[in-house]
Amino acid sequence: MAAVQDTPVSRRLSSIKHIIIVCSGKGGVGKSSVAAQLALKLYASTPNVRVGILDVDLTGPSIPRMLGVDGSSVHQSSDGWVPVYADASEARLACMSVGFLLKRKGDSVVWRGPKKNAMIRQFLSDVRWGELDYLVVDTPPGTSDEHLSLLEHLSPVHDRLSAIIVTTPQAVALMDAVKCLSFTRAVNLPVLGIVENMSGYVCPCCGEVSNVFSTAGGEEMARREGVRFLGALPVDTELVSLLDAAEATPPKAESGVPDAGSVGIELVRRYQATPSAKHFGKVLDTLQDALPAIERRTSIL
Ligand SMILES: Nc1ncnc2c1ncn2[C@@H]1O[C@H](COP(=O)(O)OP(=O)(O)OP(=O)(O)O)[C@@H](O)[C@H]1O
Repeated sequence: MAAVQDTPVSRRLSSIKHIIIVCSGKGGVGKSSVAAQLALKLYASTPNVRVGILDVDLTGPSIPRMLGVDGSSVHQSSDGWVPVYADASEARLACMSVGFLLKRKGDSVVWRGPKKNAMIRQFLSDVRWGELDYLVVDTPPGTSDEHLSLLEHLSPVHDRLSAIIVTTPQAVALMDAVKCLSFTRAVNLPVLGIVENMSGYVCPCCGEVSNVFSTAGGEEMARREGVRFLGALPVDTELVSLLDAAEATPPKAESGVPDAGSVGIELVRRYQATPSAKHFGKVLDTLQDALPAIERRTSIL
């Protein structure tokens, strides 16, 4: 195995056990919601686990909203940026996104490649992530400059990297998922597996799953391409109202003023009660089986 290079990123990430990059070939297939659910489910299912989520979807950051911490800001300490903790004082669910750095909500990020590259490097080298069992990274759709920057900066910690690919059952999404898989092969990034999102519909009345579009395309693609199928997640209206409106339903803290932490803990509790959480439980079990089994690369890129 190649020696680990000593860089600001490798030093900063030295206490992180697993870095899981969430990608998709196509936009809108639910990559951010899968990344958010992965963080929430990991957080909720293991006592004392420490989870981070890094949003490198610089032009469309949605993780702060999905985790109920939109409008929070990060501050500088003598040891770098302190991430936003969605669970406040417990400090086991750390979150970092360009969304926390924008002056006003709704401001757009109009940056060329070098500025995006510098931002991603800073997220990895300047944020005080501390000890984490998992760092989940949400990426933009496709295989863009952001992916290459991310992998370039993460190359010193290649032995802890893996990816999951999110697709929907439709043929166009599957086609793009195959391209995404081909990208991971080209850059030597090990893939834990494929998640098929919006696969069937959960009836809000009876909880039955019915198939609106074709299903099982993700599973078939996984088999054909020789990668693991992590599982299928149905269209779930409870999930949408929870993640899309996470900031709109803050419970009141004792002071009467909602704080990010109370929103986060309430969000985890409410997420666990959704049909999606049950389905994601199976995805997580398969993913956790896959983690020790994947072939770690001696280098990436
Ligand atoms: N399983 C699901 N059931 C219902 N709605 C879902 C599901 N997964 C995602 N959504 C909804 O679909 C929309 C798009 O999801 P999301 O933002 O996660 O996609 P994305 O692939 O990250 O998009 P982008 O390409 O913009 O990064 C969101 O409103 C989200 O709540």
